[in-house]
Amino acid sequence: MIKKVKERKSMLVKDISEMKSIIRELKKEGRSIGFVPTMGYLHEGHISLIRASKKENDITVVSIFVNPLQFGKNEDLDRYPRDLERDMEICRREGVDYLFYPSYEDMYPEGFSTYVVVEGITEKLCGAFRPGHFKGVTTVVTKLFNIVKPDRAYFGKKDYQQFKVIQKMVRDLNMDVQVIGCPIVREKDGLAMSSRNKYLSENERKAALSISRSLFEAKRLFDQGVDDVNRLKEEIKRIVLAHPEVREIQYVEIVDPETLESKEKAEKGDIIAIAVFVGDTRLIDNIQL
Ligand SMILES: Nc1ncnc2c1ncn2[C@@H]1O[C@H](COP(=O)(O)OP(=O)(O)OP(=O)(O)O)[C@@H](O)[C@H]1O
Ligand SMILES: CC(C)(CO)[C@@H](O)C(=O)[O-]
Ligand code: BAL
Repeated sequence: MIKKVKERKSMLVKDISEMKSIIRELKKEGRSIGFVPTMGYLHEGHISLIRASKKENDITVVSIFVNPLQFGKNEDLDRYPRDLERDMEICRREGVDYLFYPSYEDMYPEGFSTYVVVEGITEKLCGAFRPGHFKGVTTVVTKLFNIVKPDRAYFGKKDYQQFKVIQKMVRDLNMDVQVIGCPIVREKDGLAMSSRNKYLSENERKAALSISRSLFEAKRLFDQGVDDVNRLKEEIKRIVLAHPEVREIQYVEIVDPETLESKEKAEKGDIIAIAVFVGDTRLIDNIQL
């Protein structure tokens, strides 16, 4: 019979050493640990990861940490949406066992100077436009894995490149965790859920819808036999750029699902990945052919 972990007043754990000692106790009791790393401001996308973890593990740990290391100088670190009370309520409702909420000072104490870098697949797509971004992601995820020691970790395929980068890091460094990719959760009208959707004005929200619409249309064309990458990309650009609120398509690429190398002829299983500035808000989305 598995013993219960000591009753705690709250599921919120701020201290790294406390989180580690809880994990040590859980491991001693033989419990499996599912982990959902996030930057908070939780939505249905995050909730789908939590539910997947709850199904497959004895204990589910969610982390909320807006990681400065993965934001560029001119990016939205300061205005990134935060609401711990609301996030705690969602975690409580979803039956999350521990919400790990470390401080910046604890994660990056003075003198911190060790980084984890995955080469190659981090240099394409988002990596080409957000220098240092994936170094920040892989470094913080390694730290979080070392603290939480999960059996399984859940990532959304909305951030498809991030999911593949983490998978590669875990494989390359023999980390003892299974990385699980979960499907993209969309609003009823098709917009991929993202904490950054909060930034959008009403008109920008309408314009943002063209991103998923363009991907669905490209998939429809592909299913009808169009495999010319330029033709598919042109169609996507036409649909998205029809909206004056769209400032820029940063990239649209059709890539191999494993290597993320760009393709000339689209094939079943390839990923169409896109990053778009709607006003000042950078949104990403993708679809698998
Ligand atoms: N719509 C979604 N469907 C499935 N997973 C998602 C979705 N949105 C985010 N996730 C996943 O949730 C995890 C935490 O992501 P994060 O907290 O950055 O949320 P986000 O909504 O992607 O925020 P951002 O606006 O920064 O892109 C990541 O693994 C991410 O892929
Ligand atoms: C994985 C992650 C929590 C690392 O900061 C972040 O990149 C995110 O929320 O996708
Ligand atoms: N979900 C990806 C985190 C980021 O944009 O920094």
